[in-house]
Amino acid sequence: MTALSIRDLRVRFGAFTAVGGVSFDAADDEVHFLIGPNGAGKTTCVDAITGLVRGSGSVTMGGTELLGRSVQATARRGVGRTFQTASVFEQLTVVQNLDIAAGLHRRWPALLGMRRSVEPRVEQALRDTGLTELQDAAAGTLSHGQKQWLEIGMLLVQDAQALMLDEPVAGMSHDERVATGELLHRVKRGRAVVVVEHDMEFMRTFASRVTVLHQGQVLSQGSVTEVQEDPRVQEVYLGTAAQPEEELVHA
Ligand SMILES: Nc1ncnc2c1ncn2[C@@H]1O[C@H](COP(=O)(O)OP(=O)(O)OP(=O)(O)O)[C@@H](O)[C@H]1O
Repeated sequence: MTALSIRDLRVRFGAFTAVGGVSFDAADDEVHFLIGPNGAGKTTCVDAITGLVRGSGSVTMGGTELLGRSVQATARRGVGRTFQTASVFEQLTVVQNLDIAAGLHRRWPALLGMRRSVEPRVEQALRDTGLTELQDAAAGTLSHGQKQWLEIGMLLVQDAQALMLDEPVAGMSHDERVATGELLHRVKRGRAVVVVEHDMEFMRTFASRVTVLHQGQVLSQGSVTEVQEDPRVQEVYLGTAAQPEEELVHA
């Protein structure tokens, strides 16, 4: 089922068109990658979808128009977003971060002391993100990768139906990348997951579908194999269509 439908999305910064009519569908149960060279308009698309910048066109989820709403209103409609730098409360524990994201406004003495019980949705998010063992650790002591997973968990407890993740594996170790890919495939059940990413090996391993942007336009869309074999994609990444597809993986 199509969760998020983007049609003719356009974003201008003054006279400059950063996104010039982008359309794609992000379906439930899929990890949809948005790739493209620097400046292609990937982050601007996500910014427009999540209400951070003004765009024209249409972004619908479950038939409801999202474009024109504030960041908060878009989030309330179920579109969650992470940034490259995780924004967790470093002094609080993992479970306290999740409690706050879930809107479980515990009184501060309780929040600062030991928790009494864990809400089912918080427990589920701990399981999905693999952070159960670390639930009482201060978020500030987590690795870069674990902080990203906590941030994804914070979207899960908010019941986000579409997750927009901006370069989630940047700066991660190989093992953390693999764990993140597996995490995305766990959390995609019943949700659309959209990933902006430069890491081609990560994309190739974990993408259900791929949209390639170039200069604010959709250059190619399809499965990993389809976009890798598309000569226009090879041209943009390699400057020539004559290179073997395998090189795209290492671009
Ligand atoms: N606030 C802004 N004002 C003016 N131009 C902007 C603004 N934000 C982005 N741009 C420009 O819009 C274009 C698209 O930028 P965007 O960050 O969306 O690309 P991207 O594909 O995410 O690139 P990268 O992979 O390097 O992050 C770029 O040319 C960028 O310089």
